[in-house]
Amino acid sequence: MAKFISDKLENQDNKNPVDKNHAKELLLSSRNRIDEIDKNLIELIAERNFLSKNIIKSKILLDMEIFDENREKLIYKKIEKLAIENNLNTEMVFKIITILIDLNKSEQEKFLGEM
Ligand SMILES: O=C(O)C(=O)C[C@]1(C(=O)O)C=C[C@@H](O)C=C1
Repeated sequence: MAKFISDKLENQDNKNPVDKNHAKELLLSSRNRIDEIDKNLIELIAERNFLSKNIIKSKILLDMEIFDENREKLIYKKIEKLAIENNLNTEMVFKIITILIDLNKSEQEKFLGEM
């Protein structure tokens, strides 16, 4: 049993097209799968973002700042481990996570401004 998704994908999905027709089919099916993945990613980003409302409401009651250095350090540590396990470029993945965290923080700021 493959331990990581990257190992599993390497065994199952690494196809070598043998002729032009096969190459065209493979390009099309890969692009279709990318479209599905992008849709899933957007839905997950929206869900992550939506949680900012619960977080800011809790932080107001708990008298906490929007920026939480320790939590962010922990997130980057976990993400680094996951990136390495999945053979992903850690620096690139960090950039994505930074954008997601910035998005969440700006949503929290927006909510605070509307109160
Ligand atoms: O966990 C929190 O306290 C959040 O506000 C969420 C979040 C994040 O996007 O993951 C955003 C800002 C904080 O600095 C840390 C983490």
